[in-house]
Amino acid sequence: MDAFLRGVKRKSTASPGPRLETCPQDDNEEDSTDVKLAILASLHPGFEPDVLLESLLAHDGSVEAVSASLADTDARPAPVARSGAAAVVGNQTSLRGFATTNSIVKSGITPTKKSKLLSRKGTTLRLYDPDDVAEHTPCSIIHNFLPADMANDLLREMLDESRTFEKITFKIFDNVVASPHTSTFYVETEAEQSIQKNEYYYNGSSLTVCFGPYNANPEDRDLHLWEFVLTAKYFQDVRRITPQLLRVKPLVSEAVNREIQHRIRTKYPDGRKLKYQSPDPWQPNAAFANCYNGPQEHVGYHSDQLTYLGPRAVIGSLSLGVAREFRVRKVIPRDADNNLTDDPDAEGQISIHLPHNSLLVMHSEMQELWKHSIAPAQAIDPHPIAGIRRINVTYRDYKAIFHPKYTPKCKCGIPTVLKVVQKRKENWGRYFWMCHAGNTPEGQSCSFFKWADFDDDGNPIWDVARYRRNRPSLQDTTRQCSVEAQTSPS
Ligand SMILES: O=C(O)CCC(=O)C(=O)O
Ligand SMILES: [Fe+2]
Repeated sequence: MDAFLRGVKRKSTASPGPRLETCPQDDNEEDSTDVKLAILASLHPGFEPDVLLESLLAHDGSVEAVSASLADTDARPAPVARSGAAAVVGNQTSLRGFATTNSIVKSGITPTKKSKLLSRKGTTLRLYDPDDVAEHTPCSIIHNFLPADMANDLLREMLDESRTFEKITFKIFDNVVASPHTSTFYVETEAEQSIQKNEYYYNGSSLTVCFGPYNANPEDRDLHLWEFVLTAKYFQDVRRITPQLLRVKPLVSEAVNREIQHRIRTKYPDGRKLKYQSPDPWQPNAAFANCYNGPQEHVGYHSDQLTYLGPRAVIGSLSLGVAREFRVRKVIPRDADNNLTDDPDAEGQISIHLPHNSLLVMHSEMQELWKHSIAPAQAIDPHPIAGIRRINVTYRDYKAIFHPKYTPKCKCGIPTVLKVVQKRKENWGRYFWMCHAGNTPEGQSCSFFKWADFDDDGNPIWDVARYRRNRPSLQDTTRQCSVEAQTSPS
């Protein structure tokens, strides 16, 4: 992947500019763990990523606090931090014996009964059983999802493909930092390939990181905020969907739609879809594939970008090869005095075991309210076909109405990114559009900020007329994709 950076700026914001004043939360990508890890890695090069990750978790995500705690320590990783890496897979705890509400939820008779909180802050609750997963997380999981041969065919194809997956790279100060795993992106038609390459921006390399007071350099000590601005990038490695990905797609689509309906009936208030959730069938038209080559490869805590999926997005995530731990944690907003507004235990980590050939559905409440990650593992059980590798394919429904030609543009002249207020009680749950930050050749972020308004079904309402004028061609594209899918080799 030809990921690149067109400029890295760091800027003192001792007197914060307008963007920061209007920014409704302090976590615009503040929570992008990979960026925090990259910053920490550049400051403390002697420490392993998993040590930095655990240290970050132990310090509530504060780069400053981790940096301070590591500053006096020898560059050897502390044993205590090492113990935080994911345990050998296969160690998951089933809660079947004592989770309380499964049968009620399964029957669908008493939807939305609040389940007993089993997570604990500072510990990891390990789940294996699909009923427990559905009960205690915003996900559902189907084990042995595909016929065994189909799963193996897809795995073999993706292992072959993954030889040329690349790490996403970006630069912090003078260091080039690479993502801790490799990935690529698949769409269905040549036209979409070109559109993805030329018109879409991704936040993965367009990150604004805010944290403050910073102790590594004495002269920085008095600054309240540092801003690291990385440029937005276009995905260059966009591939045409492969035969096996296409063959599996209708099965994923069918299962995810079934899971969505089940979730609505059994978990959501009054058995109705959530506000801003689309009532339309979920139609995957893009797949993002990840490869984790060995136990140390991972992805840090993040929420997936909603810009092109819209609010309340659903994602179907297929795991193949080595089993790994998928960790989720809820984000509890803080009030004006920085106090948590709910039981701190609700922030406790939950680990979902992802074996070969499992389909995890991240439901509508996931991206806005929770963060997820793939934890580094201390050890793995090699897979007979994949060896030490795990392949993950996330099928996604890119919504035509969220194409960047419709979304607001910032003063830099490029489409903005859709975010939600996640960590602050004030305006919690409100969506907003903001500048991708620094994606001009000069790398300077503009001050653009605009609240996002949606109808109850999650459609942006500011520009419907413009969308309708363009819609025929978009519908044609969609129709063309589904015809191709039906006539694909299987
Ligand atoms: O590998 C996984 O299961 C998760 C990957 C992920 O979170 C992502 O691609 O956004
Ligand atoms: Fe993700």
